[in-house]
Amino acid sequence: ESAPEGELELPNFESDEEEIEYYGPLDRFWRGHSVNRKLILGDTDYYPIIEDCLNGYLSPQDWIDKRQPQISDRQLGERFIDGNITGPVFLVEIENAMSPIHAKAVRALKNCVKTHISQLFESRSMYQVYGVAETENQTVKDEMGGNNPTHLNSIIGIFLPDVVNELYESLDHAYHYAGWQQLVVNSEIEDKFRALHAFAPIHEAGMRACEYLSYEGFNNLMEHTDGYATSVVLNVFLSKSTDYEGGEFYIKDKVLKEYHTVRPEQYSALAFLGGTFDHGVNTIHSGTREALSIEFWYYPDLPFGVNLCAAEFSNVENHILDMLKDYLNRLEKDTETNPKHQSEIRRVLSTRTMEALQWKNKLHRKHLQYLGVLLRTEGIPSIQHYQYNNGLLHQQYNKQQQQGGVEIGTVMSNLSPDDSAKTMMTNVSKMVESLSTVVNSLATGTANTNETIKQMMIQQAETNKQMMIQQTTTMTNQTTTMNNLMMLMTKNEERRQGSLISEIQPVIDLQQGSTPASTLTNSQYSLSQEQSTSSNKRPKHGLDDDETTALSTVENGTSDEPDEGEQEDMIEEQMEATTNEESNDVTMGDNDQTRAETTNTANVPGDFSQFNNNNNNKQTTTNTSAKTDMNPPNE
Ligand SMILES: O=C(O)CCC(=O)C(=O)O
Ligand SMILES: [Fe+2]
Repeated sequence: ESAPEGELELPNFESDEEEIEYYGPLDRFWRGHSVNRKLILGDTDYYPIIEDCLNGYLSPQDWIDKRQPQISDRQLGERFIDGNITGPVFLVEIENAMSPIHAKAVRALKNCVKTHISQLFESRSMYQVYGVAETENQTVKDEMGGNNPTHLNSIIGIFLPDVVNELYESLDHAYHYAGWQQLVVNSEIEDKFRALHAFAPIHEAGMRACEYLSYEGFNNLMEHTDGYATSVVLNVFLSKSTDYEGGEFYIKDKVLKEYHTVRPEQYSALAFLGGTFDHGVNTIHSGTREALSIEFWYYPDLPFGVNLCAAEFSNVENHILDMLKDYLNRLEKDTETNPKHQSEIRRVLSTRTMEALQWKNKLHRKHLQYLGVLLRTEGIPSIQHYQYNNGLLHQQYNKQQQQGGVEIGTVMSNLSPDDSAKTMMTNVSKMVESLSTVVNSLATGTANTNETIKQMMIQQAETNKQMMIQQTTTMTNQTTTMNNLMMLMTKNEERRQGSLISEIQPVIDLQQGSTPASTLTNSQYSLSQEQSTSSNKRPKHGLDDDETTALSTVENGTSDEPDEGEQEDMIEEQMEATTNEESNDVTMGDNDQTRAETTNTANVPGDFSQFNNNNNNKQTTTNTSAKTDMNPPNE
């Protein structure tokens, strides 16, 4: 039997297994493009254009090679810890994070997008991003630098799903090497009650941006953060380190205010907390420096045609809302052909929309995600035709076209982060308003639910708080014990050997799981790696064999139309399937481990030595403040 009209099906916070809720595939807002092989923006379907173009760059053998599992020799490289031991790991290096054939495919895709969807190519001056006056002198502008992104978000998943899967594998290694599961656990309360800063668990880490970066026209990138919504950035270095001079990546320790620099080899990736740690690129003295930079956030992948300046939660929520309205409009017209389908969908939509409304800013993200899941599971037929062409990038592009074409110096974002926060709030209230309208026209009354939800939330907040306090205390105790233990061990060892242990070789072979005797860290890493691989249930990108069929069935919805009861079951099953649990493999034992790693790797040497003392370039000595006064207003 179906739930009574208007009944709420809330996430069950009482149950332990409900700790992490799963809302559906990360590509749910754009998967329709893959299924239907259509990529419409404005009046053009770019799908066949990009497909043809790619075939000009990639041979049939390349396509075959691309599908094979590629990487067998990932290695762990650098690892930086905030305050040396106090804070989280804020950067790790994964060597051989991308296979050469995938790098080739990515470069081909960039060329095709840049040529055929030129509005997705930007030249991004930092002085414009940060709203510095045009009249400011050229030296200041030059010192702020910039880079040129080609926006590949969603397109990369549509045409190169194998590459995306490989990227997530590398990201998974990074999470475990860095111990970022702990950040996921720590942000659990935020996650439930204030989602913007919540740290994404890997299976919920969608792509907020996927940019192919080059530096023509610029010689550096000033110190900046990538925005509060970003959990982790993964930068894959596609140029050989000998292709350019200078151009070190730098990132600043928050506690010690020290700069760390890295200069990775080709195909290596840096995974770092780019949303909150200042970073940038030192002066590139000559040559070509290219990288694929992906920002992950606690949200699904950004849909096609949306650039980074539109990558706000509220914009994606608006996107969902627009789809919802569009869908409802079509339902209005569909009454005669498909009345049963319509009434069922109306029922589910109205309850979900009601939830989204009632939880408002507190849980709106998750509940709008419900809507997103729903739209996906219902197989929104229009999603592949959805034209997201009112983003800032698109407006800019239109303006540029009127002025005679794309030029260097395109404004990346006209909004300062402060402004975008305001815009976001306005958008949220607008969204809530519009949702009200939708709900008013749909819902048939859910009287006392509001109060119940409120009580539940208050109760749950209190429980969570107590739990966290308890955990933190236990953790602190364990850390102290562990630290003492480590100190003792080190002292003993020093006494025994009569020398200081300072050299820790950070590189190990992941595949072999080989463990240099001196690194407790890495042996623990490979342990946690074994666990993680088995528990990583992130759905793969790319279509399953039966998926096209499944989707077209929903779309056609005629011959095999189930009766009303079956259909309800189906929908419930789908909702259940999409909210399927992932087991969180972080335990208190892992806390020990993270802390032990932290302590032990305090001695890992950084690549600090080889850089000159240029004003533009970050040194790695304590309290170096080569930083410009043009402090970005965010964070
Ligand atoms: O090119 C790099 O290594 C860093 C790029 C970056 O930080 C950015 O584009 O936000
Ligand atoms: Fe950045």
